[in-house]
Order: sequence, then C-alpha cells, then structure tokens
Amino acid sequence: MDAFTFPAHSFDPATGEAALGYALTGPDGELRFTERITFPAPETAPSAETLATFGRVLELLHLVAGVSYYKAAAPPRLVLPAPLGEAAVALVTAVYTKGLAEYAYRNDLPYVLELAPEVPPGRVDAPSESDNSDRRPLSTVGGGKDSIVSLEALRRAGFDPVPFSVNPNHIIVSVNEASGLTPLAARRRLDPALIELNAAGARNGHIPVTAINSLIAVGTAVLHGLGPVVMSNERSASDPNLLWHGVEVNHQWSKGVEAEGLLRAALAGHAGLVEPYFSLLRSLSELHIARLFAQFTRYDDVVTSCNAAFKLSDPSDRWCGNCPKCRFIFLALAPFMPRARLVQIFGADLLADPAQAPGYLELLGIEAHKPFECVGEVEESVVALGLVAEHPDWRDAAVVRTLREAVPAEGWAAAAATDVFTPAGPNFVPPPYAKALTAIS
Ligand SMILES: CC(=O)N[C@H]1[C@@H](OP(=O)(O)OP(=O)(O)OC[C@H]2O[C@@H](n3ccc(=O)[nH]c3=O)[C@H](O)[C@@H]2O)O[C@H](CO)[C@@H](O)[C@@H]1O[C@H](C)C(=O)N[C@@H](C)C(=O)N[C@@H](CCC(=O)O)C(=O)O
Ligand SMILES: Nc1ncnc2c1ncn2[C@@H]1O[C@H](COP(=O)(O)OP(=O)(O)OP(=O)(O)O)[C@@H](O)[C@H]1O
Repeated sequence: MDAFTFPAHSFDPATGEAALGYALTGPDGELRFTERITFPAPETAPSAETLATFGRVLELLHLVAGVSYYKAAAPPRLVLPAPLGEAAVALVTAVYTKGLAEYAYRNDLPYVLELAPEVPPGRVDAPSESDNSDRRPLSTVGGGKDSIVSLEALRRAGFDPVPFSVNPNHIIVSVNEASGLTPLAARRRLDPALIELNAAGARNGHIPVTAINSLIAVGTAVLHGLGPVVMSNERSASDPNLLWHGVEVNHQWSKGVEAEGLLRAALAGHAGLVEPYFSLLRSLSELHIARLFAQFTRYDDVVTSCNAAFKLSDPSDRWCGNCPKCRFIFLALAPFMPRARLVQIFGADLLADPAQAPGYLELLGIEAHKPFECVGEVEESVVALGLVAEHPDWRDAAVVRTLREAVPAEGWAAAAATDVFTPAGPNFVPPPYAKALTAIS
C-alpha cells in the first residue's frame, strides 16, 4: 500500500450515527474501511448552528480516528481529503507521528516518525465561535481511579458533572452507578475488516486512543449543549518511555500535555470552540492522585484501572493482577489505605507475591525501560516504595523487603529530590475550575 486516504464521512442526526470512511490504496488495489460512531441523542433536536459546530468536530475526528486503519499497512503517504487550517494540520501530523511512535518503534518503521500529511490547497472558512464554558462539564469515565477523582472533585466544587464514556463496559457502568450520576455514552464500532486483517497478519500496534475518545467526548458535549470536556490525564503521562532515532516514544502520548494543547488549538481554530477540553489532574503525579482516591470508598467494589479489562474480546473481569499497570497502581495505593482494603479491591496481594518482584524492578527503573503502559514515573514508584517500607501494614511484605534492598542509593536520592505531592508543570485548567482540586485536597 502506498497511500492512506479519507474518502468520505457522514452524520445522520436522526440516528446519531457517524460513518467515517478510510482507504488504503496501492498498485494492487484498495482496502476500504468504515468506522461507525453513534452519539447519544440529545433531548431536543440540535440547532443548525450546533450541527455546524458538531460537523467541524466530526471532521477532526474523521482525520484522527484514521490511525487505527493507517497502522494496518503504514503507507508513506497520508493524503487528507480537504484543505485544513494550521492548528488542525499540526494536530493530525502529531497524532500520526508522535501518537504512533510506539507502533513505529515496535514495528521498526522510522519513517512513520516523519510522516507529513498531504493537504489539498485552498482556504478553510472560519468557524463561528461557540462558547459553552459556563455549562455543565462532561467528565470522561474510564473505570479507573483517575476519572473517579475528577468526578468527585467536580461534584464537591458544585459543577454537577455529566459522566461520559465511549463503549462503556460493565466496569464503567458500575462506576457510574456507584457515582449516582446519570451518564451519557457513545458507541464506537471499528470496521470488522480491521480485525480480520489483524488475524491475517497485518501490521498492528499501539494507537493514541485518548485522542479519539476525546474528540468523541467533545462532539457529544457540543450536541448536548454541555460545557468543557474534563479529562483526568496526569502529569506523568507527558513523560516518554524512551528515545528512538532522536524522537521521544511515549506510550501515553495522547494523554500528555502536548496533545492536550494541540487538541485545544485545533478545536478552537477549526470548530470555533472557546473552552472545549482540559485535564483537571494535569499538574498532579499518579501518586498524588492515588492519595486523593483513597478518601473515596464507595467505588472499592468496582474501580478497575487494568487495561486487560477493557479489551474488545476476552477481557478480564477486573484487575488481571499481573501487568505493569496493576503492579504500579497497587504500589501507588498501598501507602494510603489499609492492607485489607487494598487486597479486597484487587482480589490479590501483589506485594506478598515474590513472582511480582521482577515486574516491580522495571517500574523502579532497575531493569529495562519504563514499561509501555499507563504507569507513573520511576521516582513515583521509588517514593511509594519508601512509604510502604515504613508502613506497619506493608514493611514486612515479601516484595517490599526484596525491593527495598534492590534500589540503589542514587535511586533513593533521585526520589527524595522529587516532590511528587506538589502540583507542577503546565496545565490548561480554566480559572473557574481551579477550585475543584482544592475541594478534595
Ligand atoms: C485494551 C488494550 O490494551 N488494547 C490494546 C491491545 O489490543 P488487543 O488486540 O489486545 O485487544 P483489543 O483492545 O480488543 O483490540 C483489538 C484490535 O483492535 C484494534 N484497535 C482497537 C482499538 C482501537 O481504538 N483501534 C484499533 O485499531 C487493534 O488492532 C487491536 O489489536 O493491543 C493493541 C495493539 O497493540 C492496541 O492497539 C490496543 O490498544 C487499544 C487501542 C486501547 O484501548 N488501549 C488503551 C487501553 C491504552 O493503551 N491506553 C493508553 C493511553 C494511550 C493514549 O495515548 O491514548 C494508556 O492507558 O496508557
Ligand atoms: N472508554 C472511555 N471513554 C471515554 N473516556 C475514557 C475512556 N477510557 C478512558 N477514558 C478517559 O481517558 C483518560 C485516560 O484514561 P485512563 O485509563 O488513564 O484513566 P482512568 O480510567 O480514569 O484511571 P486509571 O489511570 O486509574 O486507569 C481519562 O480521562 C479517562 O476518563
């Protein structure tokens, strides 16, 4: 295949269904795909103005959601369907290069890091401005601790958030039930042909899924006349896993602050949205969020952060108990809750199981690079280890004893020099929302 194109997209306001068309083309023919997204129907039919703004968001979503199909062949040409403004081109370029950097690294396709979209010449009409920043926020729910912290912070600060998820599974449904809030949901269906191609051995790998979920959330907020989309992406999501060909490879790129800035700029420039999207937890470390989460007990029976529970086929019921994310979150929560509570949440005691020690050595930066997973920084793991090593519930746990000996003096020193509980770094939290974090601190 030598080119990836975007033949067409459409939206039916009567059903809420958007159809996003893609094609991989080459000398031997063409492979066509259609992804379908069903947006939740608003109670009253949207105005023509709202539909026009929504249409602009959908144009961005069409371009961004193409990564799933592009990656099946990774052709050298990315051919956009229509002229596009600077901010939107910057977003699309970054999504297909930085967002696919882990995929490029694992498949050894360095040219993907330099992909430049071909943009047809022409002017794009300026969008009309739309400012819904004072309306109820749409707060995304992924089933894990971070979005629960945001939901509770918003609620405590009086923002009356609307929970929102794409393809909510039983975990997300249970988290929403535990919150007592009435959620909205969108359905996203990948083209089954992609799964068939995967089974036939097509190229595969990680994609920047948060960028896709974010645009579906923004489209939903626009259709429903709601305010900003509130994400729960933390500070450490911006940190790369490794450098390759001089480029940062970050598994969590589309959760990072650079992606957040690009998305906001593209939504302003292309769709005229004034305050569309921000991450409430951006300045916090994972460990800090874990400490905040520990104060809420009503989600204990349902909260699940493990990615294995969110696979489309054959998902685990809750925590798999044997992946980097499970290990990291167990360690991050351990200093802040009684051992019995944490073991009940996970259904296992990871720090009592010597088989978990090698995985923890990776998280502590002692072996290999930071895993390609949604885990905190090495310093956060070392700080958490230091805290549990002093904690009467945990200090004698087998894995804690092993790890305490394994961390070198420089590791402890580096962790001591990092204040993981002081908010830091750039963020886009609008001033009225700043009080939401102080409300739960
Ligand atoms: C749940 C998971 O981790 N999935 C990744 C896994 O996919 P797998 O084959 O094991 O199962 P499925 O998720 O059921 O996917 C089946 C195939 O479908 C394709 N696909 C899926 C979703 C999508 O949005 N686009 C797709 O093309 C893909 O070909 C799947 O094979 O391995 C895949 C290959 O490495 C990953 O692409 C799957 O990742 C999902 C897109 C996913 O939702 N992952 C999130 C849990 C995730 O990685 N989140 C990151 C945030 C990253 C970001 O920048 O947004 C995180 O939590 O750190
Ligand atoms: N299915 C989904 N629909 C909409 N938003 C989602 C979905 N899954 C995750 N998100 C959002 O994407 C962001 C990153 O997800 P992530 O999995 O890191 O967060 P989480 O589930 O809240 O917490 P944890 O880090 O503990 O898993 C969060 O803002 C989350 O709400």
